[in-house]
Amino acid sequence: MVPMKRKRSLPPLRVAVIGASRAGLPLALLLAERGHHVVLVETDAEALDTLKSGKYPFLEPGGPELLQACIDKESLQISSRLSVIEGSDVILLTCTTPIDTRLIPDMSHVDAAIRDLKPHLRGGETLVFRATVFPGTSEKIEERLSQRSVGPRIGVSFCPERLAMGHTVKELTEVPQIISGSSPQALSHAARLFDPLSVDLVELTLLEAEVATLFLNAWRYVSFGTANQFFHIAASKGLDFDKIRSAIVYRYERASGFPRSGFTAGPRLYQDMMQLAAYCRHTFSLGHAAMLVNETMPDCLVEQARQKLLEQGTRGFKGLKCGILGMAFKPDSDDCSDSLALKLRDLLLREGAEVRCADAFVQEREGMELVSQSALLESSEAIFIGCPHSQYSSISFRQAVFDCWGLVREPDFTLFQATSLDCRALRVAVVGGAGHVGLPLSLVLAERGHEVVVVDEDAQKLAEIQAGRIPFLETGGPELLQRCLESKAITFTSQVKEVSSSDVIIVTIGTPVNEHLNPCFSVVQACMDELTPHLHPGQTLLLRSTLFPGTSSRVLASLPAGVNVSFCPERIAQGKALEELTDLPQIISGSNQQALEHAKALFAPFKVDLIQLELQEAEVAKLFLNAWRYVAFGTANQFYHIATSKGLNFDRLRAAIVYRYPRASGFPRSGFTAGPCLFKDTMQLAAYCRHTFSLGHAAMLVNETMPDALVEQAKAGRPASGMALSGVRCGILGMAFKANNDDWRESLAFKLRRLLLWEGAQVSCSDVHMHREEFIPLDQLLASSEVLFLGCPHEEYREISIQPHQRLYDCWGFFESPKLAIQGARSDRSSLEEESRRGARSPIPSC
Ligand SMILES: NC(=O)c1ccc[n+]([C@@H]2O[C@H](COP(=O)([O-])OP(=O)(O)OC[C@H]3O[C@@H](n4cnc5c(N)ncnc54)[C@H](O)[C@@H]3O)[C@@H](O)[C@H]2O)c1
Ligand SMILES: O=c1ccn([C@@H]2O[C@H](COP(=O)(O)OP(=O)(O)O[C@H]3O[C@H](CO)[C@@H](O)[C@H](O)[C@H]3O)[C@@H](O)[C@H]2O)c(=O)[nH]1
Repeated sequence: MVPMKRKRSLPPLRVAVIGASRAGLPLALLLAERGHHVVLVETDAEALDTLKSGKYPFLEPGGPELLQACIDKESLQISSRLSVIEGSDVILLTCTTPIDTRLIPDMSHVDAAIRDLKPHLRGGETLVFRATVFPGTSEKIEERLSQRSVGPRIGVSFCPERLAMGHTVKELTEVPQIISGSSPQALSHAARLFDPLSVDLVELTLLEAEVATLFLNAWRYVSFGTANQFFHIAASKGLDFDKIRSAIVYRYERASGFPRSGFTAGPRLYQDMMQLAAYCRHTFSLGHAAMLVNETMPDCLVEQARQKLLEQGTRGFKGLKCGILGMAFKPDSDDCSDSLALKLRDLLLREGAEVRCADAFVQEREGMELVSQSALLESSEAIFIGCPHSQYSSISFRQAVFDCWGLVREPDFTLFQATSLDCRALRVAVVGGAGHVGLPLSLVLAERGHEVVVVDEDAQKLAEIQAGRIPFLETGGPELLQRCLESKAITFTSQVKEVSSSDVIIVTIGTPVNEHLNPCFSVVQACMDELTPHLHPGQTLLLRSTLFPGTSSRVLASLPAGVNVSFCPERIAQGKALEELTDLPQIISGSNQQALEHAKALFAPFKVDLIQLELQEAEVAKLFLNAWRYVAFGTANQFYHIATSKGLNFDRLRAAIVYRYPRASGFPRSGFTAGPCLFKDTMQLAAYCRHTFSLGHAAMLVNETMPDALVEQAKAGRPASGMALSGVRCGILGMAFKANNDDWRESLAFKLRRLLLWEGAQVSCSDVHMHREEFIPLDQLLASSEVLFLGCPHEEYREISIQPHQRLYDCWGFFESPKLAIQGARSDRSSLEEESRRGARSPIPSC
């Protein structure tokens, strides 16, 4: 990132804001308050009168005070005549390009606005678009306006609004502003426009700014869709999604953006996702899959209700008095545009129910008759939560409630705080203890006072470990192993019978899916068959491998009476076990009290909080967590495809989106999404819901075909068509499944190698952490390859230099510096420069 020197105290501009919209009004007021000469044009007479009387027309904290201040100081001119814009430097428009019913972007709003403005444009001014538009719109408008024969050129700028309604006034002075412009003057107008807000300005091109905004909203839409699909899955299995979600996110940073379920609606997300879909000619499969989930949430609630009514033997919907509580599209808002509560109402009416709606925030209007909350609660036989305004959380309902938001909560999980747990030493056997999960766990258990025996069928690996070598990269692992070996706190065996003297037997064996993407229960069964003869009552079998839901109960049923079962999923990131095991809260579950007591005693010395769930809830929680990450990475990968196909650099857009914007802090990078967990766990979840997990499947097709996309890019970059890579010397840099790791399992770099070989290329591979006979050293690979592919972005590759005749294909955005221009507004300029340096990457040209 390149920080640009920021001029301060720029002279005020003459600004015209068209329309007192939710986005336009607060900005107009704030800019007027802070020194620009602002005129607000509102052609609707009623809206104009409301404003002039000092009434802020929306529910927006801080809005009314701001309006009053502008009226008192006469700092804002309000008019119904468009002619007042004449002579403005900047004209701000908040009209959008919605999607019509055939999924085609509807330009009529923008066209009409330009038509109305045109007679009043003098030349030299800049039109600033603030609401999302179909990519290319800004450029089109500029072209159209430049056809004028007289006067200086009119500039166009796109500066997207990224504020959360209900926080707009506050966020206007906090959230960095993305700016763009059709000319240096348009860009300078945009920068001057936002100058009084004292926020950092991130500069993109017009098209980049348009696409980045769609990426941001489409990513949120897919993420919410994933939570909604989990809600469906949980509900169909009689589980409480909200409870499972709160267990997942409790003090677990990797899941900090894991969303709630609910009605995903409103004027922005659906429209923006569809604009992006239309932009890439409807190849945005994850967006479409999310749409089908999000838009059918009301159907899901109605079906739930129907089921319940059937179970209760009641008469069904006909004549049933149904109440919808909350009609806004999001909590504590008065906006019900595109709210799914309206769709819910229509569905219930169609079923023959008598429907009443209540929402104290929303204004009654034609087609939206409202009753009071108390009348609704009194008269309804069934309540549907249309929007969970916070004031509803204290209501105790006397009738059946249907709620997909988690407003009506079941009792939460039980939490055992680290400080409340008593430590007592246990005898512990870890089956699969030489593996990636088993070994670090065994070492930490031993170091923290338990008596540990590592049981593993791989005698060679055991010998290696006993000789003081960890068979894989694990930060801090070799040192800890040495300490454990020296203190004799741990023993090793390949004899399963050794488990018989343990209090707790932990199972950490691999649990793969087969070639039909179904879980192989036989692997677990085989292990149980081996263990069973050596188990006795009072012992707890603690399952730690990721399991197909229901496996723990199935195992319990197959064990001798008196043996307990516990399931405590492992949630570490590979390679970071030692740091994370004593940092992350543990999810625990047990078939009875003794199993739970064993789990508590086992983890007590780790000094972390314990979250108690039921067996199946814990199994599902682990799958939800990994599947959500898998879909999120798939979304970034699909954006990478879209950006690349349009000649845009995804990583640059991503950098602009996440720059000091907390709502996008979890926005992932693109890359090869692989490894032994994410793909497999997503497929286990899909199998669990009989392959109705459409978002998981869509993500799988995107993630698994990243190597294909790279090969196609490389072929397109060659002169010949057909077997364009035949005989070409290709080198793959990095073969592990993730950076700074030596694990090759399910790595997509190997798939890339196969594809290149199929194309007839001569393929060499290299990896700084993985040593295999067929791999060649890095310098040899760099010297001999005509075409290079980044298979895995190990840190060591930062410094390498690529020759001008070599082509490099990098879908991780590792080698490309985002080269963003940021105009800092903060006083802490040095920290901005430091941030920019950290963001910068070695300037190696890539394709
Ligand atoms: N790798 C991770 O970071 C990670 C993180 C969380 C969860 N998980 C889950 O943990 C489980 C284990 O994954 P892993 O990466 O440690 O696998 P792994 O292959 O590294 O380890 C499994 C170990 O079990 C041993 N083993 C297999 N069957 C056995 C048997 N019947 N008796 C004795 N030993 C046996 C193997 O020899 C191997 O050493 C999987 O379910 C995985 O999804 C893995
Ligand atoms: O923005 C990103 C970050 C990562 N990846 C890729 O995604 C894969 C998985 O990465 P990550 O989740 O960081 O590593 P894992 O060690 O596989 O950990 C996952 O799988 C473990 C095993 O179940 C869980 O315990 C962890 O919570 C879960 O993050 C790797 O190929 C990464 O290169 C991306 O594509 N985009």
